[in-house]
Amino acid sequence: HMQVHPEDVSRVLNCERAHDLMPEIDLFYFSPRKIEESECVCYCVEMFDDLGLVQQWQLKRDTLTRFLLFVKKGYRDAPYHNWYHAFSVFHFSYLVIKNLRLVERGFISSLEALAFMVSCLCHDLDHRGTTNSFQMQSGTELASLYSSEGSVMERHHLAQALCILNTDGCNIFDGLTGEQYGKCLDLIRDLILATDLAHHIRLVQDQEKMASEGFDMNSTQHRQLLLFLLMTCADLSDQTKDWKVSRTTADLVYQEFFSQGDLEKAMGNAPLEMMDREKARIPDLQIQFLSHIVCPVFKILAQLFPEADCLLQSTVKNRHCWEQASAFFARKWESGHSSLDILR
Ligand SMILES: COc1ccc(Cl)c(-c2nnc3c(C)nc4ccc(C(=O)NCC(C)C)cc4n23)c1
Ligand SMILES: [Mg+2]
Ligand SMILES: [Zn+2]
Repeated sequence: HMQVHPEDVSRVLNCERAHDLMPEIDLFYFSPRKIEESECVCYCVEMFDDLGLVQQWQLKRDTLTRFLLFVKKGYRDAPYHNWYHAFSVFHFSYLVIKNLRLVERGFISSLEALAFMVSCLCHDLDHRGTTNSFQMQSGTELASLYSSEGSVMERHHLAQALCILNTDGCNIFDGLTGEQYGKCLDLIRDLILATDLAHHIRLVQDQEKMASEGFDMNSTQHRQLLLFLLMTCADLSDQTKDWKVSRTTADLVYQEFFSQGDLEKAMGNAPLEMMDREKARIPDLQIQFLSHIVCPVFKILAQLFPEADCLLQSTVKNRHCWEQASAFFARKWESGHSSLDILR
């Protein structure tokens, strides 16, 4: 099983004493993919500390560091669904809590903020770069474990997170009361399961209704819908950065999709067009994904929090860039190039 050695923990503890957060790390346009991989864990500790959560929940730095190192090791080196994706989703949770002042304005509690950030870190643990439908169609062991409940991968990510929390010296919540601990794990369960896009698609109309009616601080349903919205926003946050980040992320996502498509063809199953490297038209697929999934989500966020309008604007700008690229690609396709090598 995964190993984290004592010298790994002490190296991070020492580096963090040298660290305070780098300038601009708390701005919406900052891309966490700029941070050195070896420094990510230090920055995670500093971000928890910067939001007052280390103090508030008596998080022990060595326990938090060991937990973070296990989480980092718990990700595989898939093109997209790797540690850097988890770290960037976590960084976005830090950005919204800090910039939208979610706790002090009463939109979420401090415990919900803690659970939100930990869920972001753990939400794709041990991802293999393949989708839920691939698990079911190819009858993987994860499908045999979880397919009756649905959200196969998300249930596995949750199981991996709980396994790390139960590893010696990794339970960051051992300063919480029994009741707080139970509430926190319930939140982490709901939040990780909410990252299944199919789950989001079922809820998005309720979230749009909540945004148009106006958020009701006393509505349990509104508070839960907001947390789920924030998870989806965090999972898609690369699309709120500049064009280079947005396009590079699309490239990585399609590397995973096309590898899955190759596997499906080898197994005699016809892949979805977006997974077939011979058929997929990436700009058109990205225009659809941004139009139907990404922009609507950040439109809801911007309706609830006008300070988040810049995030919506970035997703709209990135969609426009794909529209420009689409025209360019169309000319290239006539001359028979496949999608990816034009992206290079
Ligand atoms: C929020 O949860 C997830 C889960 C998995 C993934 Cl890969 C993503 C994700 N993150 N970045 C991207 C980009 C740049 N393009 C994507 C294009 C299509 C799809 C997709 O799943 N389409 C089918 C569905 C709409 C029925 C996901 C894409 N995606 C987000
Ligand atoms: Mg996921
Ligand atoms: Zn994810």
